[in-house]
Amino acid sequence: MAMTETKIWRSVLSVPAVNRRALEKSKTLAADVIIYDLEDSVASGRKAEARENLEQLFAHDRPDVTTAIRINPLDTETGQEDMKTALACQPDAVLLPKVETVATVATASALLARNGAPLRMRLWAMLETPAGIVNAAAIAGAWSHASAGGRLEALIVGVNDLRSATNVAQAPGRAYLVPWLMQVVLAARAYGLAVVDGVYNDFTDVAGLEAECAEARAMGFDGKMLIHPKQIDTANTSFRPSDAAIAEAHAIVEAFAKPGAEALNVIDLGGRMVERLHLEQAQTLLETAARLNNTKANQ
Ligand SMILES: CC(C)(COP(=O)(O)OP(=O)(O)OC[C@H]1O[C@@H](n2cnc3c(N)ncnc32)[C@H](O)[C@@H]1OP(=O)(O)O)[C@@H](O)C(=O)NCCC(=O)NCCSC(=O)C[C@H](O)C(=O)O
Ligand SMILES: [Mg+2]
Repeated sequence: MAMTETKIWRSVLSVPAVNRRALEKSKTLAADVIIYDLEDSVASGRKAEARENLEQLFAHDRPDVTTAIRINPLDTETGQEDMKTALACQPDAVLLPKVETVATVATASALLARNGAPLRMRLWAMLETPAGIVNAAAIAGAWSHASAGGRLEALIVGVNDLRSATNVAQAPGRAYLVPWLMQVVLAARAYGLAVVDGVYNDFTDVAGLEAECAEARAMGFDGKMLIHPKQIDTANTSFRPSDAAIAEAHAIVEAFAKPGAEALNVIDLGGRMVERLHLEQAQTLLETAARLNNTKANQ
């Protein structure tokens, strides 16, 4: 299994690498992850300027949160130049856009290894085309295992590209997208990868974002990709364990700690069956809650 447990993924903010104000602001924000984007948010004539901005940023004022650089597709000259910048900056991950096959991840993984990138530098894959969704399980499976030289750590859904390629309309509840999103969640879980939901474009609509985060959380996503600082608090709150869930977890841990419970795999907790698997879930939830208290969002 890939090592995903040390990272927190609630709020994954994209920052256009060409926007100097946004780059400056990104150092002060409470997002769990910052993606510095060289791909779709940067006009083709400004890619070199954007790469230069990132090299300056990482050389002089490296952000103290989890970072990724989203490059252009590696089968383009721009993508190759972007990868050189990523190798120079050494973020925590390189985000590959529009991944459709295992070969794309294999090529990127080999390129990182050939250039001596440390194993802590991981690959994240955006699945945002019909072929990417259809091949999600193969992509997730083949390169998730670090000991096999694979560096794949996370899948991120690109809902804008996906809607555009399929003509699925944008609508609250995302009824027609959900089956595809769940395929990505399942593929990620099968191979121990983190999985992040796509962006919500209307950054002034707080209620809409709250609803979509709640939906994403219920679907099993670890967090949400964001486009604006205003969206960070909503995602951080939506994906952290609620007070009720923390209280419930404590109750389960205490119930299994009672004398005699060590010999039981199933107990009665106030009229509900609780199994040992729920104890493990409760312990994980309490550990996550404790770790979240130490994030930038809580300082
Ligand atoms: C969407 C925006 C173009 C809006 O920009 P703007 O109108 O300038 O926003 P504000 O005036 O409200 O900004 C207020 C301050 O916040 C800073 N800011 C804005 N956005 C960001 C950001 N993303 N990160 C850091 N800081 C940000 C502004 O600079 C202002 O700062 P200051 O003046 O100092 O107070 C803009 O938000 C934006 O460009 N967002 C990101 C776009 C992006 O990254 N797109 C790529 C990712 S989306 C994607 O990947 C889709 C996917 O591929 C798919 O297929 O679904
Ligand atoms: Mg996209």
